[in-house]
Amino acid sequence: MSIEAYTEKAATLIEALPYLQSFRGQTFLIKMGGSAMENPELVKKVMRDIVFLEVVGVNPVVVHGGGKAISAAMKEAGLEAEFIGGFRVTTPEAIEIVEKTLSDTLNPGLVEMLREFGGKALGVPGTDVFIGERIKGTTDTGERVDIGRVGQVVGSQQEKMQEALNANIVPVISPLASELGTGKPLNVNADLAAAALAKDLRAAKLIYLSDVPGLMKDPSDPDTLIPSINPEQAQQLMADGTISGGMIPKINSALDALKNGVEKVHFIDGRQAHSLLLEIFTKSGIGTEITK
Ligand SMILES: Nc1ncnc2c1ncn2[C@@H]1O[C@H](COP(=O)(O)OP(=O)(O)O)[C@@H](O)[C@H]1O
Ligand SMILES: CC(=O)N[C@@H](CCC(=O)OP(=O)(O)O)C(=O)O
Repeated sequence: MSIEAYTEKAATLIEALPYLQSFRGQTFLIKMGGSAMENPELVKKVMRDIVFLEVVGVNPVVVHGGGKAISAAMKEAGLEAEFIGGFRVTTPEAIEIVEKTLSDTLNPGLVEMLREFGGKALGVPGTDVFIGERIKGTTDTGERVDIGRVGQVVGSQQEKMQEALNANIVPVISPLASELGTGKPLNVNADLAAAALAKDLRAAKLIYLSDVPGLMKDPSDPDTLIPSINPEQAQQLMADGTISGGMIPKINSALDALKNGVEKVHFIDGRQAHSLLLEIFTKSGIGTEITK
């Protein structure tokens, strides 16, 4: 390798230095979307980046989704996936499949990958962390309807997580909650669960990893990526329909998190190798950031 190439490598590390210094000891809440969990080889790369974060002194906390895998498991069981207002209609049969897919497959898969790269990780069922209350769904016509065992987070129990964080162990949490009063499991949208925990932990960053480069003016055109916006601009993009579908709960929860102690929210492509490190440790970043 030429001396120029070596110098370039050193420059990359030096560019990261101020970030490494300022992020040491901070909590980053990383939401790993089900859309970015389809290809295990790509997921492994994200998990390696998370191990890197942990090694340089950041406290990463992972909340994962799994919408696509849950829908596939439901289909296999002969059930059709139905969503109302972005929430899965979760019948008694469906909650069993949701729990099984999250707890038996997706959560242990991520934990294993983190361990494979030398990271210390602990799988934590969301029911051990989140306290939830049942919510209704809102149809396109504005009608409020029963959507089964779906909840919103109303509180969190942090002992298990704090214990893990104190021991430099990365908690990997599934999007389930224990119903207040009954203790029964509730299905929670993972974007909302991640934001609720980011607020409770006063995380410095909330990072959404999904299957798009970031927030875009035209979701079908990566060249229209928006590198940075403020909450007012994000509201405007929701009002004019630029932001739709699965991006709506992310933006709403991002804005709520920013109002409640989280310093920055990032939207990045979980399928792009090292997008996490590039977003965090470079000046320009690679996805979209929302700052107050
Ligand atoms: N303005 C936008 N910019 C980027 N993505 C958008 C936008 N509006 C809607 N989306 C959609 O949001 C999706 C991500 O949400 P979702 O499918 O729920 O992912 P995840 O499983 O990661 O939570 C993208 O695949 C994209 O189709
Ligand atoms: C109530 C509700 O809709 N829960 C979600 C939980 C998983 C999730 O949110 O996964 P993604 O992040 O991959 O979308 C679901 O059942 O699909």
